[in-house]
Amino acid sequence: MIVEYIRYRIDQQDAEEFEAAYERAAVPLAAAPQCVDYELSRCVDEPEWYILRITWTSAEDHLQGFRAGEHFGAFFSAIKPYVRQIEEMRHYERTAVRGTGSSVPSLYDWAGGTEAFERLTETFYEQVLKDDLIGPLFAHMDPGHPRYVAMWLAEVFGGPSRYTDERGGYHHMLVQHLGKAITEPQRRRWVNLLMDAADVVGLPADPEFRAAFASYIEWGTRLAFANSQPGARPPRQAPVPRWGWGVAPPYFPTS
Ligand code: HEM
Repeated sequence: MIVEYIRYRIDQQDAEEFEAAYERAAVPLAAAPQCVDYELSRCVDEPEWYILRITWTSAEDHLQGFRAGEHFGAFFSAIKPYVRQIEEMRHYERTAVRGTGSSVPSLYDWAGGTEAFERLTETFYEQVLKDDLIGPLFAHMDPGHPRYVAMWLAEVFGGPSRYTDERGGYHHMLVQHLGKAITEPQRRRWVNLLMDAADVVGLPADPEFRAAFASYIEWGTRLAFANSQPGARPPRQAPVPRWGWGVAPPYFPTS
C-alpha cells in the first residue's frame, strides 16, 4: 500500500465549492478498486490549506490502473478547476511507526483484564475435560494449559504480550495444533463450550463485545482446524494476531 498526499491552497471564498467538488469526485474514487481509503482534511489554523490523503493499493496501481481506468475521467473532471492550487502531490511509503491510541478501550480491558480471561479458561477447560467429543484431545494437557490459553487470548485482545514473551508466541501455539486432525464437530464443540463459559463467568454480554469476541473465536478455531489437518503447511512464524472491535465500536450510553 502507498499513501498519496495532495496539499491544496484554496482561497476562502472557493472553499465551499472545492469541498462540494471533492464530494462529487469521491464517488468515482470510492468505486475504484485501486483505492483503499481517502480523506480530505481542512487546516484549522490556516483554513486555506487542505490535505487530501488517498491510500492506494500501490503507486503503480494508482498511476497506471486508476489513471487509465474507467473512474478517472469522472474523478478528474470534478477536481480539474483546482489542479493549479496543488502545492504538493507525492506518494509516501508507510513506515513501521504506526498504531492506535487509547481513546477506545481494548477488548482486553473491556473484558476485565487478565483475571477475566483466566476465569474464562479455567471454567472452559473444566467442561472440555468432561466432554466426550473433545475431552480426549486434552487428556494429557499440561496443567498450566488454561492459564497459557488465557495469556494467548489476553494478548490477542490487546493485553500484555506475555504469550509472545514467556511462551514462544505464535510458533509455539501453532505446533500444538499441528497433526491433531481436529474435526469440524470438535471445532464447533470447542466454540460452543467457550461461549457457554463466557456466560458462566460473566464476560461482558453487550452486543459489541460479544460480536468481536465471537469473531476472533470463529476465525481462530477455523485456523486451528485447518492447521491441524494432515499435510497442512501453515506459516511457521507470524506475530500473535491483535483483534479489535471491528465495525461496531464499544457503545457508551450518553445519559
Ligand atoms: C481460537 C481458537 C484457539 C485458540 C486461541 C487456541 C489456543 C491454544 C494455545 C495457546 C495452545 C498452546 C498452549 C501452550 O502454550 O501450551 C493450544 C494448544 C492446544 N489446542 Fe488450541 N486453540 C484454539 C482452538 C483449538 C481447537 C478448536 C482445538 C480442538 C478442538 C484445540 C486443541 C488444542 C490442543 C489439543 C492443544 C494441546 C493441549 C496440550 O496437550 O497441552 N485448540 N491451543
